Amino acid sequence: MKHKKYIVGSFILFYSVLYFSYPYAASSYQFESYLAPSRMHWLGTNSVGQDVVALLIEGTKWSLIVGFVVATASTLLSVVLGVWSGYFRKWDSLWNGLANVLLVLPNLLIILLVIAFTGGQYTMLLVLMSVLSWPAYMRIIRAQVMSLKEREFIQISRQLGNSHLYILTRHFPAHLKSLVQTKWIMTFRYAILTEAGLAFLGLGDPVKVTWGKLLHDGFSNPTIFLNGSWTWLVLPPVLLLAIVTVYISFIIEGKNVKRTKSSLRKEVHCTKEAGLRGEQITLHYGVSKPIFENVSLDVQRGEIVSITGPSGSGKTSLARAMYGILPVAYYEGHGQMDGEWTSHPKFASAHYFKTIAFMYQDARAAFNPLLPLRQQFEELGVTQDEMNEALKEVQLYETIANRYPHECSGGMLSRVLVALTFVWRPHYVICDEVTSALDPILKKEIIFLLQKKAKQLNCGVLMITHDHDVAHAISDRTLQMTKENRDD
Ligand SMILES: Nc1ncnc2c1ncn2[C@@H]1O[C@H](COP(=O)(O)OP(=O)(O)OP(=O)(O)O)[C@@H](O)[C@H]1O
Repeated sequence: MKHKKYIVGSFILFYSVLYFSYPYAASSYQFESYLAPSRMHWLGTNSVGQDVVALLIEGTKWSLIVGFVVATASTLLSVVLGVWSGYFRKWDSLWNGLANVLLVLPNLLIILLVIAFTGGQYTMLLVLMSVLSWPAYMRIIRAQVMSLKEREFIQISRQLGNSHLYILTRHFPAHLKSLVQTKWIMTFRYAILTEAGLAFLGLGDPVKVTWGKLLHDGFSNPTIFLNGSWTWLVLPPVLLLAIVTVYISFIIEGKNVKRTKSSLRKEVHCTKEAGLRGEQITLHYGVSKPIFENVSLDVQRGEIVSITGPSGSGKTSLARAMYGILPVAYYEGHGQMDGEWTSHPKFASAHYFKTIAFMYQDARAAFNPLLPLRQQFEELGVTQDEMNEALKEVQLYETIANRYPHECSGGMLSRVLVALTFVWRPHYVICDEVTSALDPILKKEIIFLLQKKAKQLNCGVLMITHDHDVAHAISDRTLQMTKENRDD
């Protein structure tokens, strides 16, 4: 991210120096036509004797203003209307309906129609593009706000008597930030390219110099290809357009590229040892003082290993690192399963649920509340017979699969989660405090089920638990984590 700031900063600095110190103005026609690049005119002159660098300076200004103004206005409209519709639900059908209408209307046709009547004025174009480009992201933001509004932390904030303004400014921005950033960047690119396209076709504002207008002027005289002046009249605006729009694409893709690179870091040293292993794991979460250092452990098939320890000692993080779902930037060392690095990008699709599974603490949160349980099995590719068999093994009737999660008790859901976790007969299972929210009878039942399953399938189980009794009762080995490195 830092180098992106340097590139943008250097561009702004270079542009500002040129803007304020370049000796010629774009409006001056005092030179000879088609002068070749020289020390006096770095990129020569055009057909009417204007300095090309001066034109590019002016063109860059107006082209970037198009991008900046349209992106900002359109993003503001998307956010304000999206939040208004999604949070307050006031005039929702009006804004939503308007968005739907604008989404189906062909934007370019409307712009062309308006230009035909108004003559392609620069400000008119800014308004038009802003007004036509908000609907898609407004609907995405609206959906995100509607879902956030139902989350527990928002409900609690409301119950505490906080005002809507407080909730909207305190709780929502962090959740909407990446959407808003992407919307701004995408619209910036759309606006610059649309304006350039229109100006290139001669439909832009005739008195505003933009990159598109420079291209239009350059191409309007075919002799530029005979006298070679296309190299300084056409190439520079094309390059500027290409650099800015391609660079913006890199900004959008940047995060993914970074994640892939850091994931691949773990592929290099493979020891090919059997078992589910954590090797020399140091957890630091990007801060200098590690939460724990150089922890190694292994779980072999058929054994149950428990990790106990005080809250905050890093049990869950260790388990997540071993499973390969903790970002590798947060720890040193490796998670490994039968010789394969669990943090490798292809590990998840090859092994999750099939060879190794992770059972989460809260069964209710592990299921999608809007899908019946049957569909959540089907998502894994489980057949009807396999699902029925798995449910039978945890003493549940097949018909429970037709229910939604909210139609089941906590105990039922915990059993369904056991059924789902073991449905593909994995070789290893990591259970993260799976009994902590259960009453003693249910706890015993689930522990018994896990033990039975592990034995039946010769499965290695790594059990994270606060409960020493449970750990000692079912485990072949118990590891105790301490909290000596923590301040809290
Ligand atoms: N995403 C994160 N960024 C920074 N620090 C984190 C993050 N997640 C956890 N931590 C810190 O790492 C430490 C270990 O957390 P972890 O959840 O692994 O502990 P735990 O032993 O499983 O705790 P508990 O038993 O309460 O679930 C905690 O001090 C926590 O503050």
